[in-house]
Amino acid sequence: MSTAQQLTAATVQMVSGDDLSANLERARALVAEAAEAGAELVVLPEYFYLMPEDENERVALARPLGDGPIYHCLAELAERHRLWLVSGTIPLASPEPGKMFNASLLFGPDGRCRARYDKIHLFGFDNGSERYDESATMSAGEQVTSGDTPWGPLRLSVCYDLRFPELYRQRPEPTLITAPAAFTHTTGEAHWELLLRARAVDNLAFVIGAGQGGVHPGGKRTFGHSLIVDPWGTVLARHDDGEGIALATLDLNRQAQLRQRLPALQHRRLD
Ligand SMILES: NC(=O)CC(=O)C(=O)O
Repeated sequence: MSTAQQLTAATVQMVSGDDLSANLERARALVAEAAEAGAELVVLPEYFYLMPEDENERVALARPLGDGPIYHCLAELAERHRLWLVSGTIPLASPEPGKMFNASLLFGPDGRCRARYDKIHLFGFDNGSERYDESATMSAGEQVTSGDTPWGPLRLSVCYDLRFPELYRQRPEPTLITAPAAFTHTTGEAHWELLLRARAVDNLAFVIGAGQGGVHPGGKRTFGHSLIVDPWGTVLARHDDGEGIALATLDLNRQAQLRQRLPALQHRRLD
């Protein structure tokens, strides 16, 4: 595959609720808006399909890959708008009873699923008033995954993975990194932008973070601030609060130039 030199990318931010059909409808509208604005690659946020009070409701939606309304909605969107689509996340069936994989899928413009990544690092947090334990409803993935795109390798990752830089240093070196997320407001305020920009700089890669950004059923608050960051750590586009999209044109020639000027990836001594 020859490498295209320019890419218009969009990050989609949502404030998903507990109604699957309504969330899918909002995702359809926002992807259409991004496509109309010229996006060739669109990234949805983690859990775009459901942010319920009771997380077991997501497990009930888990299906084998290729099955179910969430998968079909995504495949249709990619094909209808002829664009590359990162699914945010989708619940996929796990052999562990009562659990699901929190998977991020890459669809090509023909609507075919090109890559599947199951979230490896499961979020845990307890500060006395807020408590999260994804391992109660999720099975951990085991495989680092990249998808081949016209712009080079795209490393799929999800939310909490951003805190584990080794995931991004695996080969092939990613040109693009995607991070659909539902960062808590508490941790996001302190770390979200810092983590996205750090992963961009240490991999000299473009990073697209797509967040949930608002208040959800049960009162959970997410941070939002969806960002597109260039390999120098510069924020190219952002959408701070509530639902919306942000677009940026990514210059792959500039990335190659930066990697040449600062060959840090070639200077690695520890694998
Ligand atoms: N919600 C997450 O998976 C991660 C998060 O909020 C954090 O790392 O902080």
